[in-house]
Amino acid sequence: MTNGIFKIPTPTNEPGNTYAPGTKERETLKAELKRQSEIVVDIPVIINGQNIKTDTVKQVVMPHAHQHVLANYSEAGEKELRDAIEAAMDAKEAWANMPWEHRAAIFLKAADLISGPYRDVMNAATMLGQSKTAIQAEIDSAQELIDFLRFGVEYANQVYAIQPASMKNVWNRTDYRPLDGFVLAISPFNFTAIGGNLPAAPAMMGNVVVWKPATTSLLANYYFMRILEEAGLPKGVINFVPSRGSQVSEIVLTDSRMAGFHFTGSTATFQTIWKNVGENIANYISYPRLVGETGGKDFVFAHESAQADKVVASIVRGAFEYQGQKCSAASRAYIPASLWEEVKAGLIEETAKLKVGDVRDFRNFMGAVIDQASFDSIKNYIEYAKASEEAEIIAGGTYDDSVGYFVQPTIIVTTNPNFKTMVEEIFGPVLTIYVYENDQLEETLTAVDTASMYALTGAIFAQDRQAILHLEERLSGAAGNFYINDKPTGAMINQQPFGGSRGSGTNDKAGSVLNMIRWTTPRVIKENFAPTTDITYPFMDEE
Ligand SMILES: NC(=O)c1ccc[n+]([C@@H]2O[C@H](COP(=O)([O-])OP(=O)(O)OC[C@H]3O[C@@H](n4cnc5c(N)ncnc54)[C@H](O)[C@@H]3O)[C@@H](O)[C@H]2O)c1
Ligand SMILES: N[C@@H](CCC=O)C(=O)O
Repeated sequence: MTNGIFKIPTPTNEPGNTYAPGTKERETLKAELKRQSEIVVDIPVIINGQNIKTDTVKQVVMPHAHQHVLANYSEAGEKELRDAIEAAMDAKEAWANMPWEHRAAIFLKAADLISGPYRDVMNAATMLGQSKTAIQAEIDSAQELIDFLRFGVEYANQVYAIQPASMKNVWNRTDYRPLDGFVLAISPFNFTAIGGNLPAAPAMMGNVVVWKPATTSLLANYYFMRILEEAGLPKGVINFVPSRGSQVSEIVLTDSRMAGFHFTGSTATFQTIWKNVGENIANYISYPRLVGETGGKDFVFAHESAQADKVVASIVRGAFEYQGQKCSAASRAYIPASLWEEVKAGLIEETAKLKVGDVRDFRNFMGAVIDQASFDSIKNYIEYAKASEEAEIIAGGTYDDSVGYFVQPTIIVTTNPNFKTMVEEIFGPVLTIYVYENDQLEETLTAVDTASMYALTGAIFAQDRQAILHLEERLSGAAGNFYINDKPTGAMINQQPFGGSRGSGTNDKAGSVLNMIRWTTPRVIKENFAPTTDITYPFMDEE
């Protein structure tokens, strides 16, 4: 046993590599891309530290070359899902009782492993498996994942430090116990970092986890699981179960010991799960904590005082980086008529320069969308706009899935502020613009606020300070992450804690102290150093 009040190493945001021509990092990343392109990885189910192969084997492919198989994975079935719950529950006591500094050390070591020897592995797997360019992988599977781990430890430490006051002869303490059961983490395809944080954050707080990753991001998620093992994560603390969502819902979600659910993904999936939990509420040992960050219909609003070139650059990067597959991606924009000709010309010119293709070719700005279902859904939105009298396509509008799931960056202009593509999340490289008359500011702000069910991110552009003040107030409910003269993507841990409200989630701000606090059920302990012997009160001594 060691004694001390240990100081967590002060975290700072992980610096990013540029991968510019001639850099060492470009050379080593390219070598790792080549290596991973020449092998087929076998991904097992991992329960209690054991690698398990099942009879159902499926493939992970490159979205930008969908005939290229990157990995074969074993899919967990009912038996494995039940075994994963038992393994988690068996590991629970030892993990909860492990001194905090030892739990913390595991995640800090994992961060250092990703920052150093496994950076290329994680980035290459994210590029090949999720079709991210080098820079988009770097900000995700290196920088953000490392930040989630290092700052997560810091935030957990901050939670533990919140302690009650004590008076004479009494010492009050808060014991931050893990939840009464296990946590189920279900992660999306689009951020390797989110996949890592969903199981890691509850585990830092002493919880045991069953983790169901998205099957389209499995390669990078699997390497992360291996890194946690190398960093010393005890067996059974996080159990890795690639599986079908519906089966996880049926078996793991409804288990009486499911005490917390950590989710990122679509609003529809989260609503289905919430309903499922509600229907089972009497069966649980505790009230499960439900934390879900979900979809968005993120806006860019330009005021007449905005600078057109800055609006153009932010829209193009905000809408088309990672093929528009960020929950924060700009997918609707409102431009005043007085700026429209300049903004339109800029958007057409800049969008035409964006190259779409295989992410191993570093000249490409965009890769492919994630899979056939996504490609088909995006294609349908584009065709809907083509067929509508309320819309015109001014850039892109083409697609091709013969080699990879490629969709050209597409800009739709509509005359209807409630046009389908102004309202629904598309999750692809499709932006819709509504041009408003300068004297219709208030009506247009109402449309921004009410057009969609979401409230995730939004950006306003203006030079006039009174206008900034007004827009910030008028749109106060429209976004959980609000940007002034900046694109609506690219939130950083410790700088812009991330999450939205309304249909966009529970807004527990991933990568913040607010999120960590959801993974504990505190016990308050009062110790009396001078217990009383009195039973009656002094006022009773006389009538
Ligand atoms: N708000 C945020 O922070 C944030 C961040 C990233 C992604 N997202 C959102 O995620 C979505 C894109 O990710 P996706 O396509 O992976 O989302 P998705 O909802 O299709 O899938 C997310 C996860 O849920 C699983 N799943 C699907 N149906 C299920 C069910 N019935 N029961 C249990 N699990 C089920 C999937 O297999 C996957 O692991 C977008 O809507 C995007 O806006 C939000
Ligand atoms: N946090 C990321 C988005 C995560 C969702 O996909 C951003 O701010 O761009």
